[in-house]
Amino acid sequence: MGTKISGATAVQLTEVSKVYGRGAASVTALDKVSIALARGSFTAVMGPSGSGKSTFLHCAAGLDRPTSGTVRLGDTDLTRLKEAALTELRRERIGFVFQAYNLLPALNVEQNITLPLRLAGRGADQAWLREVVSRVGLADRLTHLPSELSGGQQQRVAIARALVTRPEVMFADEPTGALDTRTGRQVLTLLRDVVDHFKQTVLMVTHDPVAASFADRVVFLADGRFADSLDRPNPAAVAERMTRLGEW
Ligand SMILES: Nc1ncnc2c1ncn2[C@@H]1O[C@H](COP(=O)(O)OP(=O)(O)OP(=O)(O)O)[C@@H](O)[C@H]1O
Repeated sequence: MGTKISGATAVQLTEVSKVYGRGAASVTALDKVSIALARGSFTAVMGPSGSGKSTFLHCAAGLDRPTSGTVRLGDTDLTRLKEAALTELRRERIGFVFQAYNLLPALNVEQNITLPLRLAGRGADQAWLREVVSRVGLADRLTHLPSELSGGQQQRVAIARALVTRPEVMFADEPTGALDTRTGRQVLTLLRDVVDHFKQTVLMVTHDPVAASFADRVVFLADGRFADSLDRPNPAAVAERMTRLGEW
């Protein structure tokens, strides 16, 4: 397997497997998955329930360790890092957006957005902060608390918080799962905009063919394996591939 990574690749997984448990009760959640995420690309991961999407995202983002295989972020092999270095890498080089926003309720919008910088002991680059805040459409909400915002606005705060450190890759786990259709589309339009405008690399796990159609490429997992991929997806083509993969 070629393990050389070019400067055009943000993240490279090589033969990544994850086995939970031991012996007869063991579950192979990922089975030798290899994939490269090009810098500035937007990739969606789909697959039937239990196909390994969450496990894939957790291994790719350094939240979980593969049983075998390697995960590279730029030139760094995550699987060789000790826990403290991995924690620092996640904080400084990766952005996360979850279904449940995960904002701190006692902090206002600006404080939530700049939290990763404070945790890293870094000051805010004011020009970048202003650009991020204006791109996500929150310039007039900076002093509000999360409880004073709609779900869509809270997810915009989470996206701004993920962008503020200028991460090499942003991982989004069902980012529209808690939103109504219209608000969900606005959040997806924002993610697309972040890729196009900032050249941000994004990987998103989703169950929704319409959400996946905002990506440049959809990769399909089935039984922990890379089953298929689709470039320049549209919702109908994504739904058709999912139906071919079985129940979803
Ligand atoms: N901590 C764990 N211990 C044991 N088995 C696990 C664990 N986490 C996941 N699994 C198993 O690994 C397989 C893949 O799970 P995973 O959550 O990655 O799938 P998924 O595609 O994200 O599913 P869903 O769409 O339902 O969220 C499943 O069979 C699941 O039961």
